[in-house]
Amino acid sequence: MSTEVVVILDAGSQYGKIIDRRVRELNVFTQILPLQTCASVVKEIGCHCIIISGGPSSVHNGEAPDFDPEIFNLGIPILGICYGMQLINQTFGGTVETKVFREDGMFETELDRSCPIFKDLNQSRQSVLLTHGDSVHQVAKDFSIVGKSNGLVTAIASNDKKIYGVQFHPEVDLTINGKQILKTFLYNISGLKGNYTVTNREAACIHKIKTMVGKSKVLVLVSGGVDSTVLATLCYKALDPSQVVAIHVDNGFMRKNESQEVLKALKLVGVDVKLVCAANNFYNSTTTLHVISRVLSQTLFPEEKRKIIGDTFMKIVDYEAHAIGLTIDDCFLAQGTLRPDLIESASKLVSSNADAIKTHHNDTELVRALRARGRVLEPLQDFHKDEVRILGRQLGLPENTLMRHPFPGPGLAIRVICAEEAFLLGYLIVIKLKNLIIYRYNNSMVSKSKSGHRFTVLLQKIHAVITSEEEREMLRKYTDRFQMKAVLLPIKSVGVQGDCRTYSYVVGLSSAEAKPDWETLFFMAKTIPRICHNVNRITYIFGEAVNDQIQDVTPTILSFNVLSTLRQCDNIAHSVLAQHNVVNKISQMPVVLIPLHFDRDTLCRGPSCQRSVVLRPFITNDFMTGLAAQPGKHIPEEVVLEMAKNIKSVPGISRVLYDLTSKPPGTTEWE
Ligand SMILES: Nc1ncnc2c1ncn2[C@@H]1O[C@H](COP(=O)(O)OP(=O)(O)OP(=O)(O)O)[C@@H](O)[C@H]1O
Ligand SMILES: O=c1[nH]c(=O)c2[nH+]cn([C@@H]3O[C@H](COP(=O)(O)O)[C@@H](O)[C@H]3O)c2[nH]1
Ligand SMILES: NC(=O)CC[C@H](N)C(=O)O
Ligand SMILES: [Mg+2]
Repeated sequence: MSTEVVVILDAGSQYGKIIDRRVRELNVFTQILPLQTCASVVKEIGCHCIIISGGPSSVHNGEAPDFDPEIFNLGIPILGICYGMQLINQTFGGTVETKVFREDGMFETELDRSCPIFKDLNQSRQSVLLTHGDSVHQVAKDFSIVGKSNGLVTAIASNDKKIYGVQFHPEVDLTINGKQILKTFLYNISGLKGNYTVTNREAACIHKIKTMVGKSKVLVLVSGGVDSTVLATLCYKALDPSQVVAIHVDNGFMRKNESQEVLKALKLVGVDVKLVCAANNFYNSTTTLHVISRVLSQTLFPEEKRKIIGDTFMKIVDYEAHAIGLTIDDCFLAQGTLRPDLIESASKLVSSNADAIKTHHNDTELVRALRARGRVLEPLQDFHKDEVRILGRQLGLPENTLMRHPFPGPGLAIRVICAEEAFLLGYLIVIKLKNLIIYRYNNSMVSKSKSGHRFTVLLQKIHAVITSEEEREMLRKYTDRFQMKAVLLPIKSVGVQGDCRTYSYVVGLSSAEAKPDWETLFFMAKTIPRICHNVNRITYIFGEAVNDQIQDVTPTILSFNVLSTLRQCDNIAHSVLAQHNVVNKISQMPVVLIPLHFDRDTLCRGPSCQRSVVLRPFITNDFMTGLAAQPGKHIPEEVVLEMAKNIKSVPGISRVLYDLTSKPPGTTEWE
């Protein structure tokens, strides 16, 4: 029987590889091709159906990637996801518009189960991941609406043409029954049988290492995390041990006692590592962006930090190669690079249309140049984190290594929000927030409102977003039951919305009430970014209500005292997790230092000299999407309160905050 093939046309989605994974897990072979691929090429492959991915572009403006409309005349079933659905609707004569609000996160939608693609679902109401700013406005002729949420079209279908579109992302974990929808599309609609088995990925990795390295030496960069530990173990398995030179770099941004613990753990799994102490190299390093950058320890911006760190790793490797009498051209560099590292860096290795969300240190221009010269070995580049753990288990690595929380290569350097001045351009957002929260959103307020026209206009803006009576009732209920204040924090964070990078506003919610109402806070964390588009992060500020808008920041760079303060807070937080044995209940917990000094007397205008700490416990499988851990649901509330209390006692810490943001619209890290 010939291998069945699904072609995935990649419009630059963050989740293109996840579509690939889901289809292969459903025993169907895949080929990911650029959206621009000609229909004749697709036809030549003999594919049985097509999936068009999401993407960062807008179908209705000039920068959208080209595509060949002939793909719609191949007579094979097609499923369009998000951008893919918008493209289908527009191609068949419908319209797509950028709406007044965004949806980024998990939402409920009603799906028509009489439609063949939804017929295997257990119920019509489904929790799905939506992340878009454009929506179907006029549905194309010959298509029917088969899904709706908040007044928006979430699915369209032409049963005759066997062409379907979904605004949500069935490929990701945050769409609860997404895999069922894909299975129905593959088996029932496209008539596939599922004759593909996922090849033995360990054997494929071993083969790749042997073929590339031959008898040369390979410098394996090991961080102590699961990816590079699995990589090192594979190298030892594939090669003669004398060929393998494992290097762990202490870049000066490690957690407390990190490098010592890493060397001990690696030795236990048979990886003999050379420790390179390179803190000063990193602190004083620069790189060439458009101009020579500042030295790293003075750098403010996330992308600059990342690029300097990535390039410095490469310079260290080059030095270490020379130290053993080699040049980078007669040995190989091995990294535990994963798919998320590459897609978020918009590497052309994995997508021709993706937006750069953040440059991962192991995929900078310098790394790409070495890769282009064939000097970089990355056998895990098609893996996601959970798949690496499965392979690591097969290799017999201990659970504590496999389940170790990821720690990013740039380390604490991307967990200090550096700043010299406040970022405060968003007064309109503040007004919307006040309208939404401080005036206790409530229709009855409109009739009694003393604010008159302005208040009514803003309330209309909210009603343009919160369209269903059910949702308005929920908003009334939540804003009535927990009195909140909202301030715009004068800093920015990196997020991902509609497959695009965002670097924008953070909101701080607080309350005079003694106990945080987490259900209300998490509801607001989902609602606020829908109304205030350029808010990509929502936090809760422990302690007294914060009534005053902070207008300044504590000047912050990657100085020794800043790093040691963060290192101490990070250690306190993770020690509490360990003491309560809840480390494995969450996937990762970035602890972030922000340059904000709360609780200063506005009259005497005391200088901003303290900083605050954000706790970001996160739940995910593949780190492409995920949820903030909810206290009392994913993590005991008393553990969170204990972390906040213990960190608050660290000298120089003004407040402790809790990150309530899912991915999207936020990302796991703040930078
Ligand atoms: N301190 C370090 N020393 C040597 N190599 C490193 C270091 N930090 C990162 N790397 C390299 O960069 C790659 C990506 O870094 P990353 O922080 O993701 O670590 P990891 O090994 O992938 O594990 P994890 O993601 O679970 O922390 C690693 O696989 C490793 O090859
Ligand atoms: O090796 C790395 N180099 C990097 O530059 C980097 N940036 C983020 N991360 C880790 O990647 C995962 C996803 O993080 P984000 O949701 O913030 O993109 C999370 O596990 C992050 O900790 C990095 N790992
Ligand atoms: N996730 C996506 O495919 C987003 C599609 C488009 N960029 C939008 O924002 O609507
Ligand atoms: Mg990694």
